[in-house]
Amino acid sequence: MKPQSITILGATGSIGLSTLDVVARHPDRYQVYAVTAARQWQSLAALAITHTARYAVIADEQYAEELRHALRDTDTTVLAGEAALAEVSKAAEVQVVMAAIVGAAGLLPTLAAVNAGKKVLLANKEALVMAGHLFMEAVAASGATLLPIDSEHNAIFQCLPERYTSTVGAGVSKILLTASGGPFRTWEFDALAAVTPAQACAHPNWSMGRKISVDSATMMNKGLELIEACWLFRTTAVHVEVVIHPQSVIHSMVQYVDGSVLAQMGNPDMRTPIAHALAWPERIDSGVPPLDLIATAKLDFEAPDMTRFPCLRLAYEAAQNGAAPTVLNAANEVAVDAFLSEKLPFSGIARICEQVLQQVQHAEPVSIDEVLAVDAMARERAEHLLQGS
Ligand SMILES: NC(=O)C1=CN([C@@H]2O[C@H](COP(=O)(O)OP(=O)(O)OC[C@H]3O[C@@H](n4cnc5c(N)ncnc54)[C@H](OP(=O)(O)O)[C@@H]3O)[C@@H](O)[C@H]2O)C=CC1
Ligand SMILES: CC(=O)[C@@H](O)[C@H](O)COP(=O)(O)O
Ligand SMILES: [Mn+2]
Repeated sequence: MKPQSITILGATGSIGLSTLDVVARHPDRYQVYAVTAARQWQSLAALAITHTARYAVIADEQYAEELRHALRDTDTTVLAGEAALAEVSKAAEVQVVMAAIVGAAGLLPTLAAVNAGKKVLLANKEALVMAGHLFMEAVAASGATLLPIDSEHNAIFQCLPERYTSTVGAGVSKILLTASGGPFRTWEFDALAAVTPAQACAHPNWSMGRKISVDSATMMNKGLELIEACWLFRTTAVHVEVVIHPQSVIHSMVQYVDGSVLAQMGNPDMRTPIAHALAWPERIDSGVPPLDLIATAKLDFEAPDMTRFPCLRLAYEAAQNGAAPTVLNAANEVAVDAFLSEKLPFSGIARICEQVLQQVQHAEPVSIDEVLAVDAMARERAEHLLQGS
């Protein structure tokens, strides 16, 4: 069989690199069509050479010349700018697109892949959170195959019944979305005010990009994942229960009406969900060592504390509530950026999100242009509040 061609959006990031690791283990199955990045042109050039990519796309056009120079003696064609991200996502030669750009910047290139009916491996949860309804409508209209990469959603996908359509009538009573609790799980609320970006980015179990690491620390990640689960699995927030599980060995569970609970387990390494989605419905080696249950020894569970972690409460309130998910996502991106550049204390992230949600209220967007307009409005509000804080 001819290898499938894959475009990796966000190739220089944590998910991008894990994807390339799995892909390189199976040259008979996959070949790299395009790799993309925002600014890291040197890493992108190295990846394009190692994986003999046909295209290397740099979103920020100011680095295009350096990238072209670095790849001048290769067969890789360099493209630049946001529109080029969509071009390599929808190209006729491409069968699979890994959507691993961080944040709202991933929405349009991911939608380009969806609209072209590709097999889309979705890591970029923010795209689904900000435009859930329209995104899922586009999947249905184009016949794209959407497979979850987020470890929890990939686990839930693996635990759902084969003929699942929605939580209503499928024998499923609840989705149990596990959360590690992040680096500050046991910290007192008052101590959270002074935490540094380095402390927030030191996730106890996963090695990830900085934005998602901060989201895990505030538990906004779990909030975004709650909204992501509602769209992916056609359910509502009341059917999704967040369970703190500090070891991150169970990646999530599905509870059935007969009392059964199915769990997907494994070492905390994103190459497992990536390999699962790449090969689905088959299975391939991911390079992840087998789980050693004796060494793991303990699996603990506890309830989330929404007083110490108000971002989770905000997401429960925003889920499927008009434009609130779009507003929440945008405000969070601005606030996390400000925290990472030491312009906002850690506890300010939840405060900014809550204030923006109160100040920007809007009906659910009916077009992607409207999503982008609401996103821009929320960002402007968040920036304004930051200046006054
Ligand atoms: N890391 C993980 O384990 C998990 C991640 N996810 C999700 O996957 C996505 C990626 O996360 P992660 O890999 O950790 O993030 P990283 O920060 O490690 O990587 C982000 C990637 O996106 C690129 N990028 C950033 N901004 C833009 C932009 N404006 N336009 C185009 N490309 C851009 C970066 O390029 P450059 O290098 O040039 O900046 C980089 O390639 C996120 O949505 C995250 O929530 C979900 C589950 C687990
Ligand atoms: C690997 C992955 O999917 C992350 O979203 C991870 O789950 C973050 O962990 P917590 O948000 O549970 O701390
Ligand atoms: Mn996750």
